[in-house]
Amino acid sequence: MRHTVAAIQMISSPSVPDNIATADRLVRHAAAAGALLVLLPEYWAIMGINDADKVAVAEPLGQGPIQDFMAGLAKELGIWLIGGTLPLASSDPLKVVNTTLVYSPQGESAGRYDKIHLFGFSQGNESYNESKTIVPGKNLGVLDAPFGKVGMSVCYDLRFPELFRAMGPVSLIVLPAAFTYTTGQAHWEILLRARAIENQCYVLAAAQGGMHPNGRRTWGHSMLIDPWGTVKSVLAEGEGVVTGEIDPAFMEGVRQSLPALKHRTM
Ligand SMILES: NC(=O)CCC(=O)C(=O)O
Repeated sequence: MRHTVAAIQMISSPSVPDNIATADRLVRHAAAAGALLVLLPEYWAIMGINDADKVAVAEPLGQGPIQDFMAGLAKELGIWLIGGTLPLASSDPLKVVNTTLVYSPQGESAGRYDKIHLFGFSQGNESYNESKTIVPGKNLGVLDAPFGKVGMSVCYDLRFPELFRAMGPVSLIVLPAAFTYTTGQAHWEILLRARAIENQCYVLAAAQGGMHPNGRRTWGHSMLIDPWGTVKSVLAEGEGVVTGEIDPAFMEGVRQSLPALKHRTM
C-alpha cells in the first residue's frame, strides 16, 4: 500500500511563537494533501540571531510549548509528526541537545534521535561550530511506521554513510536539515541521492531554505527521493511543502532486481 509523506521547508527566525505559527500552517497544508507522515526541518523552532539563543528556549524532555504544540497537532491531524529538531535542555547549562522527537497519530511520544555529528565549517566569512552550543547524541534512531522502518538522521549526519548502514534495512530515511547555501549547492542533492541508492530506500529531506534574520542563507531543496535515486519532488527555495508517495512494492522491485544489500560483505 502506498502512503503519502511530506517535508516542510521553512526559513526559521529567532521567534519561537512565529515559527510555531508557520509550522502549524504548513503541517496542516501537508495533512490536507493526504500526508500520513510529516517531517519538519532542523532548527524549525528557532534559528537565533546568535547560536547560543537556543539555549534560552531549550525545553526539558516532555514539557514546554514546542513539544505541546507538536503532540497536539499530531493528534488533531492524526499524523506521524517528526519534529525536525528542537533544542532540549542538556546537563551542560551552556549547551542543548539538537533533538528530533516523533509523535504518533495519537499524539504520543514515539521516538527520539539526538544529532550525532556536529557541523563545523569555516571558509571566508562563513564559520560554523555547532559543538560550542550542542551536546552530541550517541544512539541510533529507528522507528516503526505503517510502511516499514524509518531511520532518523539530522543534516551533517548525511556526510557519514556508516550511520545509515548501522540502522539496518529501512524503508525510509528522514533527514531534517539546515544545509548552508555554499555547501548545499555543491553537495546536498548528490549526498541525498547516494544515501537512497546505496540503502535502496526512500529519503525524505526537510530543509531550511532562504535568508534568515541572522544573515545565514540556507540551501533549501527539500525533497523526496525514491530507492532508485530519482528525485520525485523538490522545493528549491522559500517556505512550503514537498509531498510524495512511499511505494513499498517499488522498493521491493529495486531490491530484487539489484540485490546490492544482499551482496554486502562487511
Ligand atoms: N546544520 C548542519 O548540520 C549543516 C550541515 C551542512 O551545511 C553541511 O554542509 O554538511
